[in-house]
Amino acid sequence: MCLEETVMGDDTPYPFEVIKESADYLLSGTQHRPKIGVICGSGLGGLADQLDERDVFPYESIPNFPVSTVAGHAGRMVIGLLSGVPVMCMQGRFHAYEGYPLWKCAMPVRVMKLMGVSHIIVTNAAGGLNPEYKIGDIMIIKDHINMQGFAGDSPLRGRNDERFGPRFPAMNNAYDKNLIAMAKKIVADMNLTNVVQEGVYVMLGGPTYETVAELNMLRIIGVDAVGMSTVPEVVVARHCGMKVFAFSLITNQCITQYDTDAQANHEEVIEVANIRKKDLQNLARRIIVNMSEEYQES
Ligand SMILES: O=P(O)(O)O[C@@H]1C[C@H](O)[C@@H](CO)O1
Ligand SMILES: Nc1nc2[nH]cnc2c(=O)[nH]1
Repeated sequence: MCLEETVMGDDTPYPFEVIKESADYLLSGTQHRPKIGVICGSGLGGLADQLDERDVFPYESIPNFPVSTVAGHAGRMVIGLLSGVPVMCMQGRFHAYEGYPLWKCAMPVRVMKLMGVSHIIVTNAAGGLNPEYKIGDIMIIKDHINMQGFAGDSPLRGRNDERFGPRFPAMNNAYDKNLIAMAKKIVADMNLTNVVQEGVYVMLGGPTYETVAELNMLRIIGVDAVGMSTVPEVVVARHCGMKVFAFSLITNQCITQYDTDAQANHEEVIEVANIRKKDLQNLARRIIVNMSEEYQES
């Protein structure tokens, strides 16, 4: 399928059988049977390179898969072991601003589900809107505001297939409280408490960064960090019953004043992600090990 055909996807989410074809392809190419999936945000894909005994699938090679078009998103599914725990890692995700409908941005989550994934970690790079946040902070996401949902769009728009989940899924407690509590203990143990926050994420469509007026409005409605992803993936993961843990790396401070020439830019986003990547990888590794203990118990 050529890039243009893939990017200009239609309005109908892929049916179960199409998702299953992608899942079966990946399962036939690896011995691993991960129950944990990770979606790596901008510049945060290094975790996938840490996997042992890894099988690597460029997105172009996976039937029905979209392709990544953004710097800092390698565009590969990597399946392997992290500290002995089977994991599948998306090294690069899909964004609405690339031309993908929301359902296609989140389609890999359904592929993970059909492969047996029950727990998902979703990460992103985001602008810090809470004035107490510093560049390089890690924000555990406790909730989101689904702006696209307000406007009538959703990755679940269209006919519902009960094999994935119910027509009307609840979204309170989307971010698993036990996983958040577990992560906070790990953060304390790693002496990272002073750089870890807990807050509310909003996804805007991008690719523009925000105006001052937009940011001031978002702050009033309770937003702590602003990004261009994550929400569709979380909605689809919760729809199909996965447990979700998510965090943002604060790569820039949102500009909420008119008297500055500073501007948000993607180079800074990638640079900050690079500086913080070791801490983030260690944190993710420890969360994954603890998660695996949880699903073994449940
Ligand atoms: O994929 P994520 O959400 O981490 O990437 C963020 C949002 C845009 O894609 C990009 C803007 O710099 O970073
Ligand atoms: N929308 C948005 N996305 C980001 N990703 C990284 N930083 C930002 C930001 O300031 N705004």
